[in-house]
Amino acid sequence: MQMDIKHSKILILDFGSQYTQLIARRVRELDVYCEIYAWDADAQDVKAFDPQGIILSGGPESVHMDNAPTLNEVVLEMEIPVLGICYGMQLLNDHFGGDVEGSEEKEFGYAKVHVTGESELFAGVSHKELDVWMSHGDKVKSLASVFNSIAHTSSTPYAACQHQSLPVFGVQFHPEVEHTADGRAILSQFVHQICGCESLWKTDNIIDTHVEAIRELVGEEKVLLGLSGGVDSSVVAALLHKAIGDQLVCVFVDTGLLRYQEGDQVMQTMADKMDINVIRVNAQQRYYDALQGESDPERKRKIIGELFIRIFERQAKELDDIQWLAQGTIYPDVIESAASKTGKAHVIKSHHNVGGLPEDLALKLIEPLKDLFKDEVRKLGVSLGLAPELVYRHPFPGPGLGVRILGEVKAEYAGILAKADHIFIEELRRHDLYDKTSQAFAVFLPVKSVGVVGDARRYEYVIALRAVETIDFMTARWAHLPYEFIDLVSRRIMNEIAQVSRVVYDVSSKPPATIEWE
Ligand SMILES: Nc1ncnc2c1ncn2[C@@H]1O[C@H](COP(=O)(O)OP(=O)(O)OP(=O)(O)O)[C@@H](O)[C@H]1O
Ligand SMILES: O=c1[nH]c(=O)c2[nH+]cn([C@@H]3O[C@H](COP(=O)(O)O)[C@@H](O)[C@H]3O)c2[nH]1
Ligand SMILES: NC(=O)CC[C@H](N)C(=O)O
Ligand SMILES: [Mg+2]
Repeated sequence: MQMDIKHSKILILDFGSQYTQLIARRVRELDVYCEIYAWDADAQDVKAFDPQGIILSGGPESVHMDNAPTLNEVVLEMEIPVLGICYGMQLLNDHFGGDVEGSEEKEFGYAKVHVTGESELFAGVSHKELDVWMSHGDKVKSLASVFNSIAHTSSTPYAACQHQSLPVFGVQFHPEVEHTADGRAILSQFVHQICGCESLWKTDNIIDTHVEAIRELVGEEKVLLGLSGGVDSSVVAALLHKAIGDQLVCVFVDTGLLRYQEGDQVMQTMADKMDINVIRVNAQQRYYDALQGESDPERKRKIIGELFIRIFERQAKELDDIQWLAQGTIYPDVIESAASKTGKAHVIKSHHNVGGLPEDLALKLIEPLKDLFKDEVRKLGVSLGLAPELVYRHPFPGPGLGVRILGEVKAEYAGILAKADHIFIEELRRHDLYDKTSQAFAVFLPVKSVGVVGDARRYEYVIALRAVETIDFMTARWAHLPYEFIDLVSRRIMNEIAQVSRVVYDVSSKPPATIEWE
């Protein structure tokens, strides 16, 4: 019988905290499956998810503000353990009749917490003084009478609380952030001991479960995988290959919007390193034609996404009438396209493989990585034996240079951009900086600026360099690359590409910017 590795699971209700994703990753790191839903998720959906415990995230609002997010009634109805973090704790107090007020003393950053008395929540931590990280302006002024305080700081008697008769807890600090030294132990105590979740969400279990599920789903039928040569679809390729061997057919589309010489490289790698047969479809001109005159980023994504699907559909028909389409969609693609019950997320970008899918899709989808974060996908890749260079490759969005050429896409621009990008990446590798950045690329700005070369005037385009550090791509810091390095790349680009008169470096983090420019 197949083990249900999602049998033990936690639900995170999102109140809009910057750290909601981080809570989810921490729980997953404890080998327990979890998902994020919006704070006002439908009670039926919450019950159907059937979690063993609920974590209420922090959030930017104050509980007394008009229209502030409230406690979803289903949370207490389910009679399972609840942990409120920051706003979550304030909300629980407000709900049970305590007092939460704005405070003069805002606490951002380090704080020392003293644990008092015996509490199940802190049972996994042996010392009584905790180094924690706070981020709040409001505080619990009087604790609801159903709660006992289980920790205090010099500025608040209520840094954590526990319900007198129910397994309901609150912490004012953030156990999910790296700076809270015992954060993992506290979350583990909640997830494993208090909620009783088993550690089933492990790489090997995930692989075995997917392999079995895929076999059961497709039987003897063939599956067409859109293979980009990127991390996600390569991991899906390995997984499908393990599950159904020769029933897998991979299709790689050369969109004309790929990195420098990428088409040839992908074909080579797949043949040499993975022993997987790949069909290459040269569709450069079709993409340029379809994108002609279009400058809106969302519409560009939809055009590219739709064209991918049309190509897959045609290939599927030509090859034995295949019914299944596999894709390397991962959890952040789904969250960011707000295509789930997840979060209060606004649609930031319709990732081409999620929000960009046409409504009349004729194929049935298989997306085995849909619940996984990027770092989990990489772990799976390593376990499946993929080469490290492939697994740790920077991600490259499916729409490729199509969203890195701002505005209208033209073949000419793609050529210039691919060259500039290649110089940047080549130098990053040469200077041992590639693995120190999570994603790096060049962006083409279709504005002209004046330069002087030799004694002549140059009136040409601008290239922006973008490099970020991030673990999950949900938030990111711009990479503080050495000035000398940026200088070198900038000079190479302007010297070697006559159509570029200026190079700029992007110093925006995410949020408020996004990683890609479109
Ligand atoms: N050129 C392509 N040919 C075929 N399929 C593609 C191509 N580009 C993207 N796809 C499909 O779209 C999915 C999503 O693209 P995305 O770039 O997010 O993932 P990836 O390329 O597999 O991995 P990475 O994020 O590391 O680049 C891919 O997993 C793949 O199924
Ligand atoms: O397959 C993809 N299709 C898309 O439409 C898309 N848009 C952004 N990205 C990638 O997602 C990560 C986060 O990017 P943003 O901060 O720009 O949203 C980064 O890694 C981006 O490269 C995409 N990937
Ligand atoms: N991080 C949080 O959850 C903050 C909660 C609330 N907005 C406050 O400022 O106190
Ligand atoms: Mg990609």
